[in-house]
Amino acid sequence: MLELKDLHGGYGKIQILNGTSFKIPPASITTVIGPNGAGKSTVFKAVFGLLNITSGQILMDGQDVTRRTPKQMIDAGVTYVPQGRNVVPQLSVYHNLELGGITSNNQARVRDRIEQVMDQFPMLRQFKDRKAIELSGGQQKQLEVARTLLLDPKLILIDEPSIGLSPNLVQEVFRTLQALRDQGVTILMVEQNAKSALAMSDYGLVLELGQTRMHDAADKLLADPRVGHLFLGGHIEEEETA
Ligand SMILES: Nc1ncnc2c1ncn2[C@@H]1O[C@H](COP(=O)(O)OP(=O)(O)OP(=O)(O)O)[C@@H](O)[C@H]1O
Repeated sequence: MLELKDLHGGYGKIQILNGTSFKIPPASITTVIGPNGAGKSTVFKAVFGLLNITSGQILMDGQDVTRRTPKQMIDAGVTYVPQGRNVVPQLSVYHNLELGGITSNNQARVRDRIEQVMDQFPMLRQFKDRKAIELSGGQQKQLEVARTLLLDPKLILIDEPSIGLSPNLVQEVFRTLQALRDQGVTILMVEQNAKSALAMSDYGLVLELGQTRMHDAADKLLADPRVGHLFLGGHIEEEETA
């Protein structure tokens, strides 16, 4: 569904991606893990048209989408949920949902989708007139995910959804993502919370120094001692050369 082929790119002259390659199938959840600064968030920016790509290719369903703009990527069915809180705190839940569809040319469709999304997330309907800031952290993350659904994404890029959430709320957000996967949406996620993220994912991908070091079924990665080493702050390369 999404393929990166030997992607190089970075910020200005600083090269961060040094030949990132991977392929993810449709209707799956893939978690990207790796040390701080490995380039995980940068991969998302590259896919979403926010990075200076110097060489390599990004393919979606076999079509070349390298160097498209964010608007073009949204039109191609990609949405991006960045790290941190991205709701407008003083606006109501409903108004925050409306913002999700602001770029759409079909506002009637957006209004229908808001209703459908509120059916899917009854909590949002229950609290639709509350200010977003009055929701819990996990509920705000669900609002962000729900908001991206207004654009009917085929692929959701979600960066560290568990940050700042209690373990229960993390599980709630993960269940939401799994339900979307079951409906056919493809999810690529970056997570610091690697163990619990891999446990709910189909595939895992280890990124180091802007390159894919490992890519396998999530349960296989979880059981791999090299990944255990990574969880403790080590590097895959050290282990390989040790
Ligand atoms: N806007 C930017 N301008 C310049 N350099 C940047 C920018 N954003 C990130 N970087 C650099 O790119 C490198 C990779 O950053 P990135 O955020 O992709 O890492 P990451 O693997 O997601 O790390 P973390 O786990 O710490 O979030 C880092 O060295 C970082 O300093």
